[in-house]
Amino acid sequence: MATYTPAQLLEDFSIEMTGKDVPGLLEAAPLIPQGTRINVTFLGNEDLQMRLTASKAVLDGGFIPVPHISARRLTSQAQLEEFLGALQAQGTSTHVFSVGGDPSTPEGPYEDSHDVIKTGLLQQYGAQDISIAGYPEGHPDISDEKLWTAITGKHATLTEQGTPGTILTQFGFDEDPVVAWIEKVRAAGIPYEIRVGVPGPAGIKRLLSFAARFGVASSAGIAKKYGLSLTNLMGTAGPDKFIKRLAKKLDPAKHGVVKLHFYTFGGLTATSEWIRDFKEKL
Ligand SMILES: NC(=O)C1=CN([C@@H]2O[C@H](COP(=O)(O)OP(=O)(O)OC[C@H]3O[C@@H](n4cnc5c(N)ncnc54)[C@H](O)[C@@H]3O)[C@@H](O)[C@H]2O)C=CC1
Ligand SMILES: Nc1nc(=O)c2c([nH]1)NC[C@@H]1CN(c3ccc(C(=O)N[C@@H](CCC(=O)O)C(=O)O)cc3)CN21
Repeated sequence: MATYTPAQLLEDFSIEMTGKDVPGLLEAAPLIPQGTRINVTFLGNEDLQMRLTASKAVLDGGFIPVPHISARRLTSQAQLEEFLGALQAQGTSTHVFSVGGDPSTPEGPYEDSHDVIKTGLLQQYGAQDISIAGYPEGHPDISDEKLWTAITGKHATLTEQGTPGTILTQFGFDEDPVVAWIEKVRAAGIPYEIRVGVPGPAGIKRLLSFAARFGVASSAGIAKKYGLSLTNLMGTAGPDKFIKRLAKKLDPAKHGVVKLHFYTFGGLTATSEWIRDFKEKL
């Protein structure tokens, strides 16, 4: 089979920042190709203004902002419309990531991201491309069956609405479940661009702590495969091996359009420098 090259997988990557990291964005901007999608998180410790300011800074830097909208964190329809209206007013509502959100009980009327998509409000406020989440290794609090119903349901609704979708996957350390999951998504007739979640370079301790927080598998075997040393927690690790192995196991004809999405646990600049250096070495 003709597989992806690492360079092809890396083309048009996307990258993530938190609402409060505008200084990090300004520092990293010269390293990031113009037109790159930069996602802006919707974490519990951010407020609406921070998310708006960050999205605007992304746009002003010559990039495509992809603000996250966390269904379970929304307290009302009015709050959703306030956020979308403000995003649209500053020109940052064309791409959004509609995600469930970690609160164990919804804080308002939306139980999940499908509920938000069903309102049609995202498009009413200018969304032209809607990203949804994917979980190649499952989710600690949500059954595989529920996750599957959710992704196929969102695909059906977006198709009815005539809106293109993108899938953004949870980060992981093992490429095999990712490849198997992509095959399952394609078999279900979902043609969306899939952006495989990859952690940027970061301290091993930090990577493992985020993995534990989000229920991402990091057993000794997987950690070793990735290049994480459980005996030397002081080190840092990047996704070199993961990306190279993933590319070799993906065939554009079979797996469709696959790109990378970088979670910047170690900071935007460190990740952007890492991507630049990795590309140069290819
Ligand atoms: N980049 C990010 O910020 C990412 C966040 N996530 C998190 O993954 C989870 C699922 O997101 P989606 O795929 O958009 O799910 P979704 O909104 O499509 O929901 C799928 C199903 O899981 C249930 N559910 C959703 N969140 C839950 C939670 N926190 N606890 C218990 N049940 C829950 C829903 O009721 C629904 O039945 C969320 O907790 C989300 O915040 C996942 C990946 C990336
Ligand atoms: N289930 C789930 N929920 C999430 O919220 C989530 C995922 N999965 N997968 C990965 C992304 C990336 N996420 C995050 C979350 C926090 C920071 C972060 O930098 N947090 C602090 C730094 C301090 C720390 O907690 O170490 C910050 O500055 O906001 C970055 C990315 C959230 N995401």
